[in-house]
Amino acid sequence: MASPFYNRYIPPQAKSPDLSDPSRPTKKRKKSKSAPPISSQQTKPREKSPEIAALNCYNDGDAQVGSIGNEAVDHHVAIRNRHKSMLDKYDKAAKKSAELADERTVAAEDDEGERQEDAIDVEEHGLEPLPQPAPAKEDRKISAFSALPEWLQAPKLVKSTDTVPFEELSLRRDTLTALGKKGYSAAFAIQSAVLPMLLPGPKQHSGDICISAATGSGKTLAYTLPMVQSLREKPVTRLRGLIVVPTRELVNQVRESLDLCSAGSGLKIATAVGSKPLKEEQELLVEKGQRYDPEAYKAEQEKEIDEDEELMDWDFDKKFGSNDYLELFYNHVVVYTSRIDILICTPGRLVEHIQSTTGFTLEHVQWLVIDEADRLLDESFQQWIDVVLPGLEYVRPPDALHPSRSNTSHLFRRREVRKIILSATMTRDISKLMTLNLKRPKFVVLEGGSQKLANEEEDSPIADEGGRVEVPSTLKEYGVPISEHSTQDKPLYLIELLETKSNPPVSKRRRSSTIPADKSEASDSDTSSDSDDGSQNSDLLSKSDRISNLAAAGADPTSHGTLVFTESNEQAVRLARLLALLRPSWQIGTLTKSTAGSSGRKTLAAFRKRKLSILIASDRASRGLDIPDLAQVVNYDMPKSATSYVHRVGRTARAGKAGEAITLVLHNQGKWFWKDRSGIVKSDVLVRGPDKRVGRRNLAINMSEEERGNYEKALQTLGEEANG
Ligand SMILES: Nc1ncnc2c1ncn2[C@@H]1O[C@H](COP(=O)(O)OP(=O)(O)OP(=O)(O)O)[C@@H](O)[C@H]1O
Repeated sequence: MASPFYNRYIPPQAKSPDLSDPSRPTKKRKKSKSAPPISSQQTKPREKSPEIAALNCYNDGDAQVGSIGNEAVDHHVAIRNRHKSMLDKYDKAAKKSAELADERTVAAEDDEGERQEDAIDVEEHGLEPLPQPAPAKEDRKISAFSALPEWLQAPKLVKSTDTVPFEELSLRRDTLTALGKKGYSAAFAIQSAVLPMLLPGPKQHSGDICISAATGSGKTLAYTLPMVQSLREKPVTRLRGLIVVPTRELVNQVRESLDLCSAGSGLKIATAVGSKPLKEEQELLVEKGQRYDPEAYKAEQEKEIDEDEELMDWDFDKKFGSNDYLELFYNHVVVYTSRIDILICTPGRLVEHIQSTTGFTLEHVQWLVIDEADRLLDESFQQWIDVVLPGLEYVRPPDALHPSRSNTSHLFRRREVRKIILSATMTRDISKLMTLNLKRPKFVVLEGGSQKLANEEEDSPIADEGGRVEVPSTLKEYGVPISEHSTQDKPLYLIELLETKSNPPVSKRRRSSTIPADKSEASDSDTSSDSDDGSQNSDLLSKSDRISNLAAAGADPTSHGTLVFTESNEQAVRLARLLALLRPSWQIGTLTKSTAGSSGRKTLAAFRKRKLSILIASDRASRGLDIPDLAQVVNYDMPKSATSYVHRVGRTARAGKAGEAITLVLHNQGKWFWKDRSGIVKSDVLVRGPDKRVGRRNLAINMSEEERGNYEKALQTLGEEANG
């Protein structure tokens, strides 16, 4: 039988695509017309080697065997036997090779088929990455990964342009008249959004409200107006409105707003800040009287008092002022009634009254306002909440009003108080907000001109979780770099600024003894300098340039005064003294912790009335203070955070008016101020309008020998005074 080996052609091995071949066109996958498909290549007969030819000759010669002699046949058989094993092996190898070639051909055909399909609609590309579709935009409003509850994640957003006339806000006619007299015709955006939520009507929200709105956006009226309108109808005087703010100055300011809204209402409003002796304040808050009540009197007499324990716990002088029991008529008991409807206070003083003023109770409180809430929820402040909140959660039965009958706590009934929580830098720290035990809370956020972050890059998680902070859109911001070699001249930079600003608070005539005017002011240039401290970038302008720059800055002729912030009370006092030594004619005031109280109030009033042109203050003045038409804020010392910066600079550019904020930037603060995401210019949390930038204002201090001598003498005097 003929061996298949002899009868078949072994096809030449089709060259399969070598995947490891770097020359293989990996990207250029378009079908090449010149290269025929591998499957269609002709398989040519393999050339027979001489050896195979010889073997075939044996095979082919089967038919001839008979004609050849036996000897010859034997010879052939011998040869064939001798080569049989070798031929078998060859046969097997050829068979395997043929199978392999078949497989490769099939694979090559499949591959080519795919290539042809691809070639139909695939464009030719180089080695550059293929363009990818833009990633789908994430809806940042509600994130499945955020730990925030939904009410914080999806706030009610208020556009700064959405304002309505007060007439449309269901306010009483006399309130409208009072607002009109003050020159307020339309409600600001945050007021337009919040008032309907707090006043009776279809949009009223029956829960608590957290408000985040820029400095100077009018948050105070947003709660004083509805609170007054709601409480004025009540016939009996009881403490029903409680407003807590962090500083005495703010207490007085809120008082002014309440006085405006409550004119003619008969509501009694008081403040508690610790500026008066406690006893005096107690008498203002609570009235002591007696009531005929034989039953209660008898119970009182029979009540067993563990005197030792009571005496240890009670401070009679503080608690009662005088001995109540001796003054009592027969069959009468002591009763305390509130003298006020609304109390505005600092948290420390509030706690003192809760703990020490007999008859002072929060049980009738219906409105609790916490202004500058992020500050008041800070760890350093927070303990007051633990004292205040329990007093707001329950109503005591009438008997429990008397201190000796406080064992009726099991009769207490749960009640609801409307809570309004506000700040320009409202926290979204849920652990802090939870301490307030909010009910059905709603988060209202005032959007500014832009919701873009200052760094104009992707939204950051910090901003999402911590809340963004709007810089007033009418504010112009600048940084003044102070080089390493000029650090000791920092007070002179301040003087230079004050004397050259657009609406100088002080006469420039005095400058003849200090700095040549031509070299003092420089451009309001962009933040483009590479130098962190700007010391390499003193591109001084000519005098005419300076004047045109200042005119372009749009100085508001009605604005007035400069508020200078220092890092501490001591620094404020020292700086004020140094300025007084160097510029004795300037009208300078200080507002620090030590000047709080009546002297601080007088200083602030004088500044507001323009009797002072410069107010030097510590950070206690950074929150909430409203100085209408303040022209300028100067951060003499760098604020500690972007939040602190926002509150400081927010003392100007309020209520839509123009304002300017200038920060002195020492060389070692430059990186943080200009470049860090935790800093000011590229901040992760500050939001500025689309074309708002922090300008770089370069100043140069050029002093004569005499001026330098005066400066050093003033520093020496300051040092001597400090050392006593
Ligand atoms: N509807 C209004 N029309 C005109 N002026 C208003 C109106 N509402 C408030 N103002 C004025 O705007 C200024 C800023 O208001 P307010 O002090 O309430 O701001 P704020 O949002 O509490 O600021 P901050 O966060 O700094 O405490 C005040 O001088 C206030 O009298």
